[in-house]
Amino acid sequence: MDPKKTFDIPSLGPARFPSPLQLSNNSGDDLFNFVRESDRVLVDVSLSGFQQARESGSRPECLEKSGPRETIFFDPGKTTAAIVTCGGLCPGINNVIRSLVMALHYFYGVKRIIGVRYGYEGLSRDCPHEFMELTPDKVKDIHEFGGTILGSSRGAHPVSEMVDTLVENRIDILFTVGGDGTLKGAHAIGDEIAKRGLNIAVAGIPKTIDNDINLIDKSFGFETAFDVASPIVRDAHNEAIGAFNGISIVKLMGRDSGYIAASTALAMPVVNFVLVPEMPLKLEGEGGFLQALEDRLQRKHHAVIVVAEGAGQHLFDDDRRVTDASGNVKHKDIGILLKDRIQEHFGQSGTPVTIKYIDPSYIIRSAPANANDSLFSNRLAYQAVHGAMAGKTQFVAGRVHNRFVYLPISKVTDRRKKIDMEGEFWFAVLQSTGQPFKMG
Ligand SMILES: Nc1ncnc2c1ncn2[C@@H]1O[C@H](COP(=O)(O)OP(=O)(O)OP(=O)(O)O)[C@@H](O)[C@H]1O
Ligand SMILES: O=P(O)(O)OC[C@H]1O[C@](O)(CO)[C@@H](O)[C@@H]1O
Ligand SMILES: [Mg+2]
Repeated sequence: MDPKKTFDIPSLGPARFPSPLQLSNNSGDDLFNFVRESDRVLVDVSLSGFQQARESGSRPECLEKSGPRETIFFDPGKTTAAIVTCGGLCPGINNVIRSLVMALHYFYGVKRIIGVRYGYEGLSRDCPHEFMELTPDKVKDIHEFGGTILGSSRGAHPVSEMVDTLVENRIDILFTVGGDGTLKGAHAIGDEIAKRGLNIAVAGIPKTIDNDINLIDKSFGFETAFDVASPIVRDAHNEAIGAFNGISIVKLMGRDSGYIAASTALAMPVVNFVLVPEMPLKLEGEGGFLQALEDRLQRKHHAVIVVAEGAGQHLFDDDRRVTDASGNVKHKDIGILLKDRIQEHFGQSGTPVTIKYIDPSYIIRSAPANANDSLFSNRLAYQAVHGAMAGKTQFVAGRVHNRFVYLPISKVTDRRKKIDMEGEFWFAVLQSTGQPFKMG
């Protein structure tokens, strides 16, 4: 099976053991039903998509519904699971760890659960960090804290070494909690496992405040990030209105996608300009951002600008590419550039302005999960456990069209999710800010 061509999830083999979960197969008995292997959710829920598939005689693209299976692949009493958290911090990682441990231990009776320290580095040969033994008692309070109790890291490690570590430590299931990089790593580990013919499942739980993972409705942690950013923007507005021609610029994380900036502006609708990586943007001249800002100041004498860190990178003269240990581009500070160019622009026309530049930086991602992200992280973790115990591999647990499903890792990592400039979400941002529909 070519995983690139289908949404079906690779499997280690036929299910062999009855699930220890006492669930049902009948409706009307007030008991949750096992999910059947044939249960599917449509990828495209539009009528036109469905009709197109029917006219072409093909089956519409479908996703596997997630949840507990009646028969499972792993014998729980003899199974060892490991959890690794990689990439940048994100609210909800500890909730995911806690729920993985609780579900493995209490639902399935998996008693050996290993915490891998500091990301994939913890699986590399000669790693100085010892595994952490994870038990319900050890994790029962960790949802109270931001960050990850396991630690995280960026940077590449040989895949064959990581698989050797799994084999040497008799690990049957590896849960990877991370963004696109982590998931690509999980896929590579899964390929090496398949090459060696091993019965080790690799599951992913998509984590990123940037919400840029393809196909899924949202990643956990994203909501908390703009929840934390919202009062910062509210206060930036106070700063802006506190001065005649006051301008507040708030820079928010978002490397390649502007969801955090755009969602914050919608949640705290005092924002007049949102600048995101997805939009064409010019500063100078007719129809440019500076002219729009000038118009705004003439009318209202204050302005709030929210800019995503990845926006306007083409505006820098210096085009040297700097990357982090994982190869991700480290963006230049668009907030500082805007501040300088705004100052210069109004200086030239002799218009006095007061500019406040606010960069909350890591603060928006190191907080503990808010209530909704806690709930979401827990549910994702449960789904991941059910899938892995059933012998599914190289999959992520995610939510699509508000349904929990399993998606092949290859499908969620083959491109980044970006704001659709022609979609309703961005139109809502434009309606909220009142900024020109185009500034580039
Ligand atoms: N193509 C790949 N193959 C194997 N491993 C990879 C690949 N891409 C990234 N990784 C590994 O995955 C880990 C995490 O990657 P990265 O630092 O990009 O964070 P991330 O998971 O994308 O999270 P974030 O959203 O914070 O960026 C790193 O150890 C990195 O080396
Ligand atoms: O400085 P670090 O830890 O490498 O991470 C920064 C990046 O991580 C993210 O928060 C994603 O996790 C991006 O928004 C940001 O560009
Ligand atoms: Mg990434």
